[in-house]
Amino acid sequence: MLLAGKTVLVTGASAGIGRAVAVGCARHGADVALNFSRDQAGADAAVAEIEALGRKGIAIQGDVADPETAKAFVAQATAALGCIDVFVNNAGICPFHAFLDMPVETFERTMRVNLHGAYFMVQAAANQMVKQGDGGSIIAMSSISALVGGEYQTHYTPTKAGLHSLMQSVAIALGKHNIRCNSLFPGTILTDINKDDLADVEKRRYMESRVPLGRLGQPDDLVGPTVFLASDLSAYVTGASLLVDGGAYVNLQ
Ligand SMILES: NC(=O)C1=CN([C@@H]2O[C@H](COP(=O)(O)OP(=O)(O)OC[C@H]3O[C@@H](n4cnc5c(N)ncnc54)[C@H](O)[C@@H]3O)[C@@H](O)[C@H]2O)C=CC1
Ligand SMILES: C[C@H](O)[C@@H]1OC(=O)[C@H](O)[C@@H]1O
Repeated sequence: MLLAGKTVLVTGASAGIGRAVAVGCARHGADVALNFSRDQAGADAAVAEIEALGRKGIAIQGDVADPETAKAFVAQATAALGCIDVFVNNAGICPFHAFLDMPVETFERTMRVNLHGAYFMVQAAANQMVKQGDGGSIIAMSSISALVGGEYQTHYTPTKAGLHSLMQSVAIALGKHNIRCNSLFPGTILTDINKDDLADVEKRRYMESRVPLGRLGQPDDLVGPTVFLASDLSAYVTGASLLVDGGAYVNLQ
């Protein structure tokens, strides 16, 4: 039980990677607070899975693009579970669109959810951890897209690079408080975010063929790396990033 006695907060946790990570942390002994935006049924189902594991779970609604959501999530989660040991910034969107006619609203919404939302969430979580005085771990679900581009992701990849950069800077700002800050870089993981994009069979086969381990990722593939960064096993790891991509990034030819 690597996370026994720890409290973990996860944003965007009603589905996909966030939900897998929330339940996975409970499986390793943590109590978990989930932020979700609209999918109450998904959030309730995740809480039920956490409770079935004998842990405490709570789902709190809020749009991360609204800076007020961050303070409210942290305050409500702390009131319900007592403290925050680990904060996972996971919520994100990727509405695929071409560059030359990118709608202003699509660009701005992607920035607000993925990057601005992350900034205020991480700030709120860090303030609570500093107040508690017992350190902590902050994990950002960045992406392989922090390192490489995408024709239909010109609004998205800068948010993932920005998130990685944010973790590097806050690792410095928060080191004196023993709060560690790291990024995970998932490759292509099969979730709702890319369901439409990968419905193109040719594209899906191509993406699979790029992965040395021979398959696209599943949300559960992010559980082990998250638990590692959340746990005391990574006590001397901060400002770091970990690719979780089946080897896709290094596969030039
Ligand atoms: N699936 C993939 O291939 C990869 C995903 N990622 C990142 O992983 C994170 C999770 O994505 P997936 O699980 O794949 O997709 P997903 O679409 O299944 O999950 C995204 C979650 O974020 C939530 N969310 C979206 N907007 C929100 C908002 N304004 N406020 C609160 N919650 C909001 C959604 O409700 C959903 O629960 C995202 O940050 C994504 O960029 C990174 C690399 C690869
Ligand atoms: C949504 C995409 O399939 C996914 O998102 C990422 O961050 C990865 O780079 C993939 O492109």
